[in-house]
Amino acid sequence: MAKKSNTKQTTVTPGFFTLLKEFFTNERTRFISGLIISFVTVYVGLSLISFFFTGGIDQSKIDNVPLGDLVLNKGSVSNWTGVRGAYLADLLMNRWFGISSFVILFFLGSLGAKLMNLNNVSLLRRFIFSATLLIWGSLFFAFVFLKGYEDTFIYLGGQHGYYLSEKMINNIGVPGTFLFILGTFLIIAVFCSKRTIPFLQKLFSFSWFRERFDRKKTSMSGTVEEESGDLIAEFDTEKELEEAESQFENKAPAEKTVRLTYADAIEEDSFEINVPQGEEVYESFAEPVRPSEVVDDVLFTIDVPTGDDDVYDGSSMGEYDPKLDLSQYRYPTTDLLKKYDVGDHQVDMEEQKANQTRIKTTLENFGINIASIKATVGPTLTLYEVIPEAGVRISKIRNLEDDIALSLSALGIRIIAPMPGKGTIGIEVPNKDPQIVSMQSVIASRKFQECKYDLPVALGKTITNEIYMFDLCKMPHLLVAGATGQGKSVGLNAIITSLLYKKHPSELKFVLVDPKMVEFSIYSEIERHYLAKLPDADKAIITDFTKVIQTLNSLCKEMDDRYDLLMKAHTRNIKEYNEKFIKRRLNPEKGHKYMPYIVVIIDEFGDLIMTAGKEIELPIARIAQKARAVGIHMVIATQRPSTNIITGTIKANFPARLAFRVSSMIDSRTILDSPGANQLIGRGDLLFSQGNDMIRVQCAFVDTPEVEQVASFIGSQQGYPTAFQLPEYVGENDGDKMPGAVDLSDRDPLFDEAARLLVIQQQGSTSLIQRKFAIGYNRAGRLMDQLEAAGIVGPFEGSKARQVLIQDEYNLERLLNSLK
Ligand SMILES: Nc1ncnc2c1ncn2[C@@H]1O[C@H](COP(=O)(O)OP(=O)(O)OP(=O)(O)O)[C@@H](O)[C@H]1O
Repeated sequence: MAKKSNTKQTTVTPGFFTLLKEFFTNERTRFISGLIISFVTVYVGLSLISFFFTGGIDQSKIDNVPLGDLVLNKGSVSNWTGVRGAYLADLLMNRWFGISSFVILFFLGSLGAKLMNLNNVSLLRRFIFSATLLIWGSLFFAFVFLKGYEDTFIYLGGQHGYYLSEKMINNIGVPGTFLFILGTFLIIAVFCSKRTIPFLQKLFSFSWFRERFDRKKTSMSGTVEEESGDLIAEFDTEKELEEAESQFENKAPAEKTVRLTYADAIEEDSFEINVPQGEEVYESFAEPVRPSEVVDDVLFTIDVPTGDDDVYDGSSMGEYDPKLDLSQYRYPTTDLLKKYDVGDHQVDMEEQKANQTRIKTTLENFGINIASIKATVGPTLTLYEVIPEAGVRISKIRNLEDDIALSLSALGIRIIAPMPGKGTIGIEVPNKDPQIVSMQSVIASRKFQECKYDLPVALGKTITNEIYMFDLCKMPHLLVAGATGQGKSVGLNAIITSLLYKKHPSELKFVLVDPKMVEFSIYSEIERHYLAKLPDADKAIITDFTKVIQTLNSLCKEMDDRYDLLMKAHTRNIKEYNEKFIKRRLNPEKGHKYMPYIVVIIDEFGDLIMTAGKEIELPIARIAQKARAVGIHMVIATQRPSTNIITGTIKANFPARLAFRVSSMIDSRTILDSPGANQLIGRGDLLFSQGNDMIRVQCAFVDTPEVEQVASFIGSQQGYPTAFQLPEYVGENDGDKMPGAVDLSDRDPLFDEAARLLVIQQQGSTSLIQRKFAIGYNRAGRLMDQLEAAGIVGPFEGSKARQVLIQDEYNLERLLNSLK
């Protein structure tokens, strides 16, 4: 029998250094420090500016006087910032770095702003940049203003600069120092801007000079030819032409060219002069013309079309920051959540011993002898791991489940025989005094805070008191089921809350469907931050059936649109796409945009299926099958886990299942494909299955007032002007205002896409449109009528497909443009 030492849990009081670290990382401390640094920066700035006007007068009072004496003498200096300011300005300007001391202010300003969360710059980079510029600037100014600096009250390079510059001149002479300063300047510029290298390459290759020269040459002959063209256009008769020629000869210096052009002109009736204008050619082509390509005065250029997305490179603008619009956004803090933990949770040794004895005697009564028994005490359950003596059949123990439950007089006993990965048999027994696992303890845990998942969900704690987390991105969709009152709503709130604590509003949007109308109403406050809705919807939280259907179809459209963008960007999933977009490798003018993850949460999904059937099931299945790569994830919850609700299609597409307590083993099988959920103890006790593994977790508890606090913390901050707009969805029965009449000004949103599809496939088939866009027959038929009215397809031909009247995409695009 395993001996258990008295495992009194102790609470660890945070040490001095932890408190100190907490103090300095605390947002308030950072803000106040930032504010102080900003004010100091302004003060130093004023002192430096004042120095230009008052430095001369103050010089005699400050020079060689210790600061202490100066302070006693206060009031006698003219600097606007008093004795200390005058002293500081003198120190920075004259004794240290001269005029480039202003760079220090630039760094201090950046530091202050960063601490106050006003910008997000890299301080290390700013520091290296500022320090380099400070030293270089001081040397530069000292070198430039070297002569007679001692006679002025202001040393523009500071003593540091003058010392350095004199030393360098002694060693490498004036030209050497000049080259050093220029060289270091260019190196700094190369590090600061990506355009420096191409600029320098152009400069050093003297191509600018040749270009100018060539342009000048071209424009000279251009002017001449242009003038000749005009003249010829104006004077038709030969006589007039002769007159013109004589006029022209007087004007034109480049005789030979002109005469040739003239001869050509007279021979051909219609005369056109194409004058290549140097500058225009240079600008309108992606690549400048290299001198080697100018052969015999014929300008030969290669046009590289920039239409392909791959070619776009906006990296010179720096990285795109999706959080910039809400750069001031503050993530919710953990103090908004309640601490339920009672502190030092004491293991009830008596209970443990009694349970062990009972398990042992019950098993012995049935002829099963035990070699050892070990207990692991979780927040709500204790796991007893039993090793039976050799020769005992496992199925025998499994069959005794009810008898052991009876002898322990406890509900919710679950026997795991054998424990996967361990050579033991597990018996889970609920504790008499279950602990609440607070959302606060889970969110504040290091594991959650440091986790790098894309969509992290902190579900609760396992039997071994470990935080259990998963990445919703990897699931990729989740089915939640459980009888009423067993903790489903709390579970959904825990999922939403975890995501709110980790994701910025620009990175995540929720679509919340709440037929009960009460569960998600608390989230209405975060509509402009985190919610997505249809363009014409009043509220983002969807409570009525028709809107659910529209929203799901709209999500299908969003999914298709995202796939299109992914395809154009040659990326495989949303992560790669967003990375490419952030690096500005995708052109926003071509429709590319940063894609937030979309998490669709549907509560009481059973009610929806019962009411709307396939209309709901099909879009859900479509999204579940395809949407993972484009960052759309679904969590659907039901309290009726029957087969007509959790259908085969739904089950096949939701590999991750979360089961709270259900009333029967059949329900448990419907959700998890195995029994177990019927033996849970309720109040957030759940089984989480991800394909083959199954784990028992105590769901974190988050109460409505806590969620309200988090929502109002977010809601009180600046948000986007509106909720995230989902694409417009035209329903199957919408839009049929006048049967038979086709109004091309009111085209279906899929019109252009459908036209392209038919022209590419050269097949005028309604069912092709239906299949490709997953729309009903009515809508596809209406689209076909519109395509016919626009002259893209021919008339209806019975069972045969319609004829496609446009042969290629080029003509189609022209037609589509003309319809706009
Ligand atoms: N994780 C948990 N820890 C402790 N208690 C919990 C937990 N989850 C739920 N409970 C308790 O169970 C009650 C019911 O939970 P909840 O409202 O989530 O049930 P439900 O399954 O959503 O019910 P319904 O389907 O009727 O809405 C809560 O009020 C709370 O007292």
